[in-house]
Amino acid sequence: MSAATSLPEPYAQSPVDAQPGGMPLRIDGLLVQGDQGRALLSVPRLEIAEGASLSVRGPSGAGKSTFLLAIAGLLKIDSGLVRWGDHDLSAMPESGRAQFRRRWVGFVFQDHHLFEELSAADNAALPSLYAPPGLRAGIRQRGADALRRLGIDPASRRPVSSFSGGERQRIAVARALSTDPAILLADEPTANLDRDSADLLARDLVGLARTARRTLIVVTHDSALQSSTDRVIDIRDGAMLQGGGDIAAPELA
Ligand SMILES: Nc1ncnc2c1ncn2[C@@H]1O[C@H](COP(=O)(O)OP(=O)(O)OP(=O)(O)O)[C@@H](O)[C@H]1O
Repeated sequence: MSAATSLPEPYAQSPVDAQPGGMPLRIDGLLVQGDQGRALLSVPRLEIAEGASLSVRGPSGAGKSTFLLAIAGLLKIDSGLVRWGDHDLSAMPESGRAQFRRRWVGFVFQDHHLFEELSAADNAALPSLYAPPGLRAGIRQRGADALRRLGIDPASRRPVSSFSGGERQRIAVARALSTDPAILLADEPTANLDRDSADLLARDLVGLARTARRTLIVVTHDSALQSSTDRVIDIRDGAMLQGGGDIAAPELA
C-alpha cells in the first residue's frame, strides 16, 4: 500500500465546479432525542464561518457521530435550529434534507459505507448516480483524481472487499470529495491510516477548507488532526462542553 500523497490543486479550479465556496453553519438550541426520548445531543449555540475547520472530540458514546449526522441532515432534529447558509435543515422534511446532502455535503462515514462488489473508482463515483447528467463525468473524473492523489489506482477493477482498512478509508474520502462539496463532514477519517498517511490527509483536508473556503468538520481522536483545525470542541454525555460559540475562518495569507 503506497502512502497517501497530497491534494495539491484546489478543488475550486475544476471545470465542473459550481460551488462558490463553503457555507456557514448556525446551530441554536439543538436537541436530538433517542428512541426512548433520552436526550442524545444538546448544543446550545455554535456558529462556524465558511472556510473554517473544526474538530469534535469526546469519549466513546458521547454523541459525536450523532452531532455529525444531525448537521448532515441524516437525523431528525427534535428541536432547535440547524441552518447552513440559507438552508434550514431543521425545517425540512427528509426528502429536502436528502436533496441538500446530495447537492452540498460530502460525508465520510465511520464505517465507510462502501459497496463491496464495486471497484474503488465506481465507489468514488457513486454520487454521479444522483447528479444531473451534465455533472456526471466531472464527478467521475474528480473521484478518480482524488483516488490517485490518495495513493489508490483508479484503474484497478478489484472489488473494494479486497482492499485494506486504510485503503477503504481513503476510497471513502475520495467519494466524499468527488462532488467538490461546499461542506465536508468526516467521522474519524484518519482512524485506519498510518501516521504519515494520516498527517498528509489531515493537511490536505484542512488545506482544502482554507484554500477553497470549504467548511470542514471532523470527528476525530487524532490529536495531530485536531491541532491542524481552527478549533476543537468537546462533546461529553451528549452535551457540548467548551469551544462553542463563533468559529471564524482564518485569513488567507
Ligand atoms: N436512535 C438511537 N436511540 C437511542 N440511543 C441512541 C440512538 N442512536 C445512538 N444512540 C446512543 O447515543 C449515544 C451516542 O452515540 P454516538 O454514536 O453519537 O457516540 P460517539 O461519540 O460517536 O461514539 P464512538 O466514538 O464510540 O463512535 C450512544 O450511547 C448510542 O448508543
